[in-house]
Formats: sequence, C-alpha cells, structure tokens
Amino acid sequence: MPVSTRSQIFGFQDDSNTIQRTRSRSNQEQEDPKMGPSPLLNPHHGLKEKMKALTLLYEQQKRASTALKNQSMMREKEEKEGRRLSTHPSVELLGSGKKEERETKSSTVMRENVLPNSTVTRTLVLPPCVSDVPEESKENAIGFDRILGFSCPRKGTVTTNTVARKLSMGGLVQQSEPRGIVRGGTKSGQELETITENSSSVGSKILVFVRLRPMAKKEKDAGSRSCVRIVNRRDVYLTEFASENDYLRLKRLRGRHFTFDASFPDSTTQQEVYSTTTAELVEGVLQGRNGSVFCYGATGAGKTYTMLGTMENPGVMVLAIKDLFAKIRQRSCDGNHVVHLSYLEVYNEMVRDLLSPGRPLVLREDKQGIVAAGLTQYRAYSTDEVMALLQQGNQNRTTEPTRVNETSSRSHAILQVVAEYRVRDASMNVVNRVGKLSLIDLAGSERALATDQRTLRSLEGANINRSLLALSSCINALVEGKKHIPYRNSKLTQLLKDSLGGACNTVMIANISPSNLSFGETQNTLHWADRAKEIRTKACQANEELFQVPETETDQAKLLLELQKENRELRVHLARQQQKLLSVQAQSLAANSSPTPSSVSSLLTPPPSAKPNEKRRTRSSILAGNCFNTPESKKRGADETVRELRRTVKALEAEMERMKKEHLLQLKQKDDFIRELSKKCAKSSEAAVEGVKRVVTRASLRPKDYTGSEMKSPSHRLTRSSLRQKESTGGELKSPNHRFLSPAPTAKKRSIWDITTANSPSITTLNGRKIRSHVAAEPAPAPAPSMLLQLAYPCFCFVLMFGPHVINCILQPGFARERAEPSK
Ligand SMILES: Nc1ncnc2c1ncn2[C@@H]1O[C@H](COP(=O)(O)OP(=O)(O)OP(=O)(O)O)[C@@H](O)[C@H]1O
Repeated sequence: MPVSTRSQIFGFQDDSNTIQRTRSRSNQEQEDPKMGPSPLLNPHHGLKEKMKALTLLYEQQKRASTALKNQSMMREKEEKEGRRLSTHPSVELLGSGKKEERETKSSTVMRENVLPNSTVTRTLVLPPCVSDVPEESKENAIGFDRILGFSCPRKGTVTTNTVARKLSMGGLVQQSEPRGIVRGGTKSGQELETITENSSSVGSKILVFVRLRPMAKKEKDAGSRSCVRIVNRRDVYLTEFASENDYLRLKRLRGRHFTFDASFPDSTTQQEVYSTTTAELVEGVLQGRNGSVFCYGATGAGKTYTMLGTMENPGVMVLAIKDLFAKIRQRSCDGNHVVHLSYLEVYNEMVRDLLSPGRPLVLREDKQGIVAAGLTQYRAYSTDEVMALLQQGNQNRTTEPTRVNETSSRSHAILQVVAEYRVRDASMNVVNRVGKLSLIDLAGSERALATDQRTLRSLEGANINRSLLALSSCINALVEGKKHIPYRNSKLTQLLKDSLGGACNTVMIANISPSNLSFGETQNTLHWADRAKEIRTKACQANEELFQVPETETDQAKLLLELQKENRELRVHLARQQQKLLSVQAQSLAANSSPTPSSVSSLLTPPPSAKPNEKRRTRSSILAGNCFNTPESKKRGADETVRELRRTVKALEAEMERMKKEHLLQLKQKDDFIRELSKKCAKSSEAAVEGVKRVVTRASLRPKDYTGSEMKSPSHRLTRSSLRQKESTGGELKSPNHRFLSPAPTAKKRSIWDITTANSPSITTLNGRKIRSHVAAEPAPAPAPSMLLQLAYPCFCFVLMFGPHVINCILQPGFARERAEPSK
C-alpha cells in the first residue's frame, strides 16, 4: 500500500510487531531502486518526521479496521437477507445471462462462510473488487440481486453487479430443482459463497412477489402513463407524477423503491410465475408440508389472471394441479396417493361451497385448524377432472362488472388441494403424509369511487375492504410480533390463519397495475406487500404419521396367514378326496355293470365292439374332472346301469336256453348210442340164454312183450355187461357197480330214481310199480338206471337252476374256455 511505503519509523522496531513489519517493508523498499532512497535512512529526520510516520500508521490501522467492520456488516446483512429469502424453497437468485457470467468470471472474489446448524445453500457471485468499493456501493451490489429462476434473460437485465443466491427450505431443493433455473455458479465455475442455515428450526418468512400487468387498452386510451418500473426482476420503482394542474410541481417526481423476493415485469409468462412462486410448494405438499399462495392487489390488477388465467394461458391454480398430478404419476409406483379438492368463496362475509352451492358454511376450529363445516371434499383422480371442477366452481363464483374490471371478482376464492401419500417403509410400518395446498384469489381492494355507487356493489366493496383491512391488521400484528393476532375479525383472516401464522410455506403475489391513474392503489399494495415480507410463519415440518404395526397385530397377521395357508391346503386335500371317492364310485359302478367274474362276464358280455366303448366313455367322463356331478348326470348314469343290467340278464337267459338245448341233444345222442348197443347185446344174450339156461336175468323174467322194447337207459348196458362179467366169473358179480343193480322183485324198497320218476308221463306200471318208459320194455323187476344217468340228471337240474356259468365252473371248465375264446 502507498501508505506503508512512506513508513520511515526506524527506532520503533522493537516496540511492536506492526512496526517491525513496517520496518521490514521499508527495508525491502530500500532495496528497491525504483522507490529511491528511504527518508528513514536520513539520520536528520527529527521528531516531526516520526510523528508523521506514526500518524500515517494510525490512519492505516484505522482504515484496515474500517474495512474489517464493513466486511462484517456486509456479512451480517447478507446473512439476514439470506435467512429471509431462504424461507421460500424455490427462490434461486443466480447470475442468469451468459454475458454476465463472462463479465464476472474473470474478476470474481470467492468467499466461503459456513454457519453452524445450517442446511440451506446460498451462492453469492460478487462483482470485481467488491472489497474496494465504498460501503454504499456494496449495499447496492446486494440490492441488484437478480432472480435466475428465469431461464430466458430479457433485455436490460444485465448488470455489472450480480449476486446469485440459491435458497432452499427443508431439503426441498435438493430433491427437486425448480424448472428453468440456471445455476450460474456451477455452470460458469465461478467461485461461490456457500452459506447454510437451518431454517426449519427457525420458521420461515412469507415470500413476497410482485407482478406487474400490462397496460390495459382502456388505460392507454385514457392517456395514462406507466408509473412502475421493475429493475433486475427484483426492485420496483414507483414514480408519482405531479398532477397536470399543479403547475408549480409539474416537473417534480416523487418515487419510492421496494425490493421483493422477485418482481415480474408485464412480459412475464404464467409458467415463469408458477415456476418461481409455487412449483416448490407443490413439491413440499407431496412431502407432507402445507403451502399457501395468495394474490393481493387492487381491483383489476390481475389477481384472477395470475391465479386462474385463461384457456390459452392457464394460471397458477391450473399449473399447480397439473404439476401435482404429474409428480404423483411419477411416484405412483412408490405408494398410494389420494388427492382431495375443495373450492369455496367468502362473499359478503359468508362462506359458500363453490362445488356444491347451497347454504352458507360455518367455520369451525379443530385439530387441523379452521375448517368449513360441510364443505365438499371431492376426490380427484386426474387433472382433467380437477379442471372440470374448477370450471364448475368458477361458474358459481360471484363476479360482477365494475368500472375498473369487466369481470371483477366480488369474493375471495380459496381452492384447497389435500394430497395424502401413504407408503410402507423398510420395517413395514405405514408412513402417512398429508400436505395441503391453498390457492387463494382475493377480491380486489378498491375505493368506493372505483366501483359503482350502487348499493349492492358498495356493500360488496365495503365487505371486501373490511376483510382486507382485517388481513392488514393481522399482517401488522404478526410483523410486530404481537401475541394476539386478530384472525377472528373476518372470515377471510380466519381461513388464512394457517397460511399466515401456522406451519406453512406461504407465498404472496402482489398484483399491481402500471397505470399512474392507479398510483394510490399500487402504492398501497406495495406497502402491504413490503410489510408482509416480515411475517414469519411457524417452522413448517412435514405432516408425517408413522403407523407402527403393533406386535399383537403382527402375531394376528401371522396367525391369519397360517390359517389361510391351512385352509388352502385343506381345500386341496378335500378336492383330492372327492376325486378319489368319485373314482371309487365309478369303479363300483363299472363293477356293478359287470357283476360276474371275469371269465363269466367275458363269456356273457355283448360283442366286444360295443361294450368297451361304453365303459371307456363312463371312465372318461369321470376323469374329465366332473368331481361335482349334477343330479342329472347321476340319474343318467343310473339309467345306463339299469339298461346294461337288463342286457346282461337277457344275455344270460339266452345262454341258458342254448345250453339246455345242447344238453338235450347230447342226451338224445347218448340214448341212441345205448339203444344200438343194447340191441346188439340183446342179440348176443338171446344166443347165450338159449345155450346156457342156468342164468336167470331180469330180461328173462320179463314178459315177452317187453323184451323187444328199446333199452334207452345207458345203465342197461352196464347191466348186461355185469351179467357178462358174472358169466365169466362163475356167477359172482365182482364189479362195484353191482350195488347199483336193481333190487330183486321181492324187495319193496324204492330207490331215489323210482321216487323222482314216479310221476313221469313216460313211465308205465309194471306189477304195480312205476318204471320209466325206456326201461318199460324190460320185464319187471326193471333194472335200476345206470350210474351215468343217475349223475347226469341232477347235474342237468342244477344247470337249469343256477345257470350255465356254474356248470361251466364245476363240471366243464374247459367249456367256458372254449366259449370265451371267440370273445378274446
Ligand atoms: N399479466 C397479464 N397479462 C395480460 N393480461 C392481464 C394480465 N393481468 C391482468 N390482465 C388482464 O387484466 C384484466 C383484469 O384482470 P383480473 O380480472 O385478473 O383482475 P383482478 O385483480 O382479479 O380484479 P378483481 O379484483 O376485480 O377481480 C383482465 O382482462 C385480464 O385479462
């Protein structure tokens, strides 16, 4: 520094470090040939010189301390400013133009201050040599902050002094970046100042924005001039022109300067306004924070345009709802979102439901705050649905033409959107977040002259003004930190209680007209907006509820799961059992349909071409899974069985008949054979009787009539042969058949044969005794039937009685096989 070069203190080198430093510097300078010889080297310098050096040193110290003081003051101011702005999550004040970035890049000073307990990031880009500029200039540097939330910088917004600030609240910004924000600091690589602040513990201040509407045609026609100038999208300069009639003050200009969180010139689009003011509130609502946006201003200043907008240029309400649903759609896979909607108006100090108009509603205070009892809460599923509801509500809203505004809103309208988000966390507890967004379009403050003098309009105006006055009183009380806030003075302030003094992120948009004809209203609006900046709402924390699933409930849930599992298993088991039962029934049915043993059934079964098919059909119908047969199908099955049984019976009868015939035929054949044999025997025996008269036979005892008769019984042959045997053995019968020989005529005892054939028609009586016809030819005593006949007859009867299958089994097993073979 030039001052130090003049330091010529030599003798003070041991007194202080400062002097030591000064001396050393002086020594350096001594060596510098450009600087020339130092005056301190002159031994003739007296006290005067020393005093001069000391004075210089003192001045130097003083300047340094002043610089330090300025620095700390500036820091304090920045901190204060940052705190205020940090109450709003969406504001980001950064250098926007690339041109500016280029300008400041080369000469930016970086300072980093980290405050304890802070979470908010603030980025400052300071102009070149900021430390060297006077104090006033430094204040201006802060005063010329610009919002970089606007992606498209406009003409005339470029300044040499650029301060970029990034504000956030409760971590909102980290999660969602406001649209269109250009982070000048990060993009240009400029050195940044980062200040963090824990705003959540302090609470938040209301963010205040100002929007200037374009000059209306009516106003232009009336020759009005613009009295509002917005600089750097933040500063508002209000100019009061002297009255044309006041000739003395014609050239006098009175102006006022206001600074807000952001100020929107007349060219700002709806989307820009939404992005800067409300987008972050929507994000916060989805995280369980309450948010409020309200428009304040004189009648015709553009409040309804800002909140509702037109079809071509939808306003904040519409854009917020669209954004809300878009964000919900993005997170739909995470959990369940439920959106409820209500829309009401306060007209002449009456609360009315705009979605289902009827009787005025009563305001009540409960845990959730002030609520309108009986207000319709519509569950909305889509943006279109909300738009339709909004349109319906607006049709019900009270609007009347006034001198200032063709469609002047005569009521305060409040659209409330409640977003509930329910999700399960890692430990399966249910997290429930409820955020409420209130979008409020106030009626315009107005002078009586501005509206009609008609009774109703003036009454409306009076009520509007009264409620707005109550709002002003509340704002005043809040700013002054009074304990009692007069919310109850009007319905409007009651409804805004949460937004102004509750745990809520609140945004106020002050709408102003550019016309100098509305200077008074504009000044008033700006004045209250400026006051509102100081309102501090309570710390806004997420309305989050955690529903822990209690242990007992967990046990019950487990039990329920187990029971459900068991029930499922039992059902499967039951189905299997039913299947089995049905198959068993089917088998038994099949068995009933063919009750005979396999050999017999195969014998008696109808031709193989028909029967197996039927069986297969029955089986297949069961296997088809008809576990739960209808009664009809059961009846059909029974009929089928009966039909089958009948067929079997018929087949059996036919078979029996056939076997009977066969048997008779066989018997006849055998009888013929015996007859022939007996004839031959008779011839030979005649010859033998004639030769040997000693042998007495029955035949010899028979009358001659009978000798020629036919011997039909096969036993007759045996008799003859036994005779022949007797003859050969010397008259003694050695054959076991001897015992079957008919008894002697003297014997009265009757054989079974005699009894069974007693009633036979073919039996004739001989000597009072009945004999069979085929032995009738023989003389009495008639010989007993042969052994073959005695066996065959009971068998025949047995066959007739019990069916051919028994015979088949007992007597002629081979027969059945012979018969069965064709069926194979
Ligand atoms: N930013 C803007 N851009 C274009 N036109 C605007 C803008 N702001 C307001 N207007 C127009 O100005 C007129 C009045 O606006 P608006 O009805 O929104 O005023 P207001 O403040 O709601 O009035 P009131 O309190 O009487 O209801 C409307 O015709 C509107 O289209």
